[in-house]
Order: sequence, then structure tokens, then C-alpha cells
Amino acid sequence: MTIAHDLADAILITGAGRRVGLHLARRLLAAGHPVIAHFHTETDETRALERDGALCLQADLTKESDVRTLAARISAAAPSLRAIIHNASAFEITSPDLEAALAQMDRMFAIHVRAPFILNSELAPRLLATTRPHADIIHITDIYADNPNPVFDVYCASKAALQNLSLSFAKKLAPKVKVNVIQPGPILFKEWHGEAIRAKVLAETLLGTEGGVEAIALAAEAILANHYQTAAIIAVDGGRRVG
Ligand SMILES: NC(=O)C1=CN([C@@H]2O[C@H](COP(=O)(O)OP(=O)(O)OC[C@H]3O[C@@H](n4cnc5c(N)ncnc54)[C@H](OP(=O)(O)O)[C@@H]3O)[C@@H](O)[C@H]2O)C=CC1
Ligand SMILES: Nc1nc2c(c(=O)[nH]1)N=C([C@H](O)[C@@H](O)CO)CN2
Repeated sequence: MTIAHDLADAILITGAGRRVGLHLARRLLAAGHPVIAHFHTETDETRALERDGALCLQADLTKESDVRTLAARISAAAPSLRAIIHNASAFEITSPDLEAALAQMDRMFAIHVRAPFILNSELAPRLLATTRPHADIIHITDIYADNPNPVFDVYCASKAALQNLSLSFAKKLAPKVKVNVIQPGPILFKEWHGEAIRAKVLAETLLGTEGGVEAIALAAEAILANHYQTAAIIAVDGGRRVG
């Protein structure tokens, strides 16, 4: 069954299939926003988002053709966009093998830099078409963008590139479109994080706990609500960056 969507002033979230992105999609849907949820791997949760009224679109952001098709499908479906939240990400320890590390570099720069660049560029007319006073772009980077963990050096460099790109988009799209950065800290560990590393990370975190996905949703909603915030870089890290 094809569901008709009224996608005027929709909010696009990338990586909405699980964890932070899924929580953002659910929160914004519940708040009454039309939501376009990009996902990589279909899950029961993406199927539930669809039943709840979101337009769910699959794309592998490492593939330029997928990103261009995603942009075209969104442009065709939504007459205007209220916001784009770039959340999709690949988080990998850099391989000691140079050839493998270079393949990771291609993948992570494609997801964290090229895809946001293409989507922001192709969808800028939809952001500018919003009837609201402002549209928003939110890039989710990492506190590691400012102070890298060398174990994840390729990932960190790609997030730093995204952070710098955010400032250029803030300059290019002002005053109609605000562009801001959220830098998460230890929000939600991966299953493969062992107890020792979790304890070490939290010992370096002033507040001593994982932030949880709601911490990012609160930061994103605050940015959307603030008419006077652009080119800002907001850490949501429990104080880890100074710990
Ligand atoms: N969790 C944390 O503690 C921290 C998170 N952050 C940042 O916050 C954001 C959200 O974090 P979190 O929810 O943990 O992120 P995840 O590691 O869970 O990944 C987010 C999403 O990105 C998607 N993704 C991965 N590869 C691709 C691809 N090739 N094409 C399209 N989508 C892809 C994943 O889809 P699938 O699983 O289907 O591949 C997933 O749904 C990320 O940008 C992350 O870098 C920063 C610091 C700490
Ligand atoms: N895409 C992701 N990026 C990051 C994640 C994650 O789970 N997915 N997690 C971290 C770490 O937990 C870090 O914050 C604590 O070591 C960083 N980036």
C-alpha cells in the first residue's frame, strides 16, 4: 500500500535505522514534524517508522549514485524542508594495513563529507523554500573532531572535515538557513566496547555516565528552536573533552 505523505517542511534525518538517528526520527515525528528517514539497513524499526507516517528511503552513502538518487527522490517528494540532520556515520578503528586504511578513508569521507556536501547542495532550494523564518542543517560530528583519538585517526579526520564544511555552509546559506554542529561524547557505546574501555572512557568523563540518545535529541531540538544560532559547535559529552 502506498502511503501519501504531506512532506511540506519535512525534516530529513540520515542514519535513522537505529540508535541516535532512530530516536531523532521518533521524537520529531511525535512532535508533529513530517519526517524523511534515510536508512542503510532496513530494520523492524524503519518499518515501524513507515507505519507511523515517515517517508523511509534507503541509500548506501558510500555510493555517490545512491546519494544523488536520494537527493532527487527527496526533492521530488518534499516541496520544502524545515531541516536536514546529518547523523549517518561509520565508526571504525583504523586498520594497521595501509591499503585497508585507505579503503576506510574512502568510505568514511564518503559518508561523513561527500554525502552531506551533495545533499546540502542539492537540497538547498528546498531548505530555502520553507515558509518558516529559518531552515536548519545540523551536522553531527564528534568531540574527537577537535582532539583526535589516534586509534580512530581516519574517522576523526573525516569528522573534522565535516565540522569545517559546516562553517562554510553556514556562510553560504545565511541568513535563511542556520548551520550548526553537535559534537557527541560517550553517548551510547557499541556492543563491541568491552567493560574496561567503557570504564576508562567514563572515568575520563566529568559526569561519569553515558549520555544516552535523548541527550542528542535535546541538543537538536534546542538548535531548531533558537533563531539566533548558526556556525555554533555544541559539545554534548558529559565534560569528557576536558576530563
Ligand atoms: N554513539 C556515540 O557514543 C557517539 C556518536 N557520535 C556520532 O553521533 C551520530 C550517531 O551515533 P550512533 O547512533 O552511535 O551511530 P551508529 O554508529 O549507530 O551509525 C549511525 C547510522 O549510520 C548508518 N550508516 C553506516 N554506514 C552507512 C552507509 N554506508 N550508508 C548509509 N548509512 C550508513 C548506520 O546504518 P546501518 O547500521 O544500517 O549500517 C546507522 O544507522 C554519528 O554521527 C556518530 O559519529 C559521536 C560520538 C559518540
Ligand atoms: N558512528 C559512531 N561514531 C561514534 C560512536 C558510535 O557508536 N558510532 N561511538 C563513539 C565512542 O563511543 C566514543 O564516544 C567513546 O569512546 C565515537 N563515535
